[in-house]
Amino acid sequence: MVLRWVLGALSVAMAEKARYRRVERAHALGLRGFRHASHAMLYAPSDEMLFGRIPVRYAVLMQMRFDGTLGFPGGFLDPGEACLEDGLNRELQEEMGCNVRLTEADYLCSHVCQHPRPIVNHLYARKLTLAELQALEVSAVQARDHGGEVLGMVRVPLYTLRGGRGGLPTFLRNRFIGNARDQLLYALRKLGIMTPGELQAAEDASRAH
Ligand SMILES: O=c1[nH]cnc2c1ncn2[C@@H]1O[C@H](COP(=O)(O)OP(=O)(O)O)[C@@H](O)[C@H]1O
Repeated sequence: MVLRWVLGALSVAMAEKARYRRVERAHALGLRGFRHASHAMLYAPSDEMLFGRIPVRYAVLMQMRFDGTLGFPGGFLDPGEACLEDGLNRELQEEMGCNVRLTEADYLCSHVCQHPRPIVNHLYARKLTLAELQALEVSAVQARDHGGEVLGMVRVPLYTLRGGRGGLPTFLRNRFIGNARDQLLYALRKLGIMTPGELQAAEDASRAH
């Protein structure tokens, strides 16, 4: 009985883990029968100090969605749109009033998911100045989707507090849409914003709560 429960729990955990697979962009674009969604991590170096002593390091933007989960701004490519970036830039305008145009040069990674629906999630990232990012935080509250599909922009805390549990580890315990949590960790590592060791420590602390 106990063994069956453990095996059941293990297979659920593995199925959850196996849901998203990273693929090359060219492979992802050749997939038939998949819907494509593009999202963007907008970020800026920051020399701000929390409480005058904890370095903020970077302002990294995510959003609180209508469904109570956290994700990046972006969305599905519409049928008439010629390329991923067209769909992404339209969504950034609707969700944040963002006039920054992302291009293929900002592309970071793609993840495929077969179940429950075949979709490919593409992630882009653009480094801004802190002033540009703050201007977007302001324009976001005037954007078409504010108060509807988007409840507000949030910054990701990259530091840890209170014996290593507060800050990023606590943030990682939120509910994230799709593979947004993995995208966040991937982007922070790939862009050199945090070291693999720092990220591992944050993940371990987030699990140890
Ligand atoms: O930040 C994200 N990272 C990864 N996937 C996401 C993120 N936000 C939404 N998704 C997924 O992308 C797809 C498009 O959802 P979204 O709500 O962004 O687009 P829409 O506004 O075009 O409906 C859905 O499958 C959703 O689960």
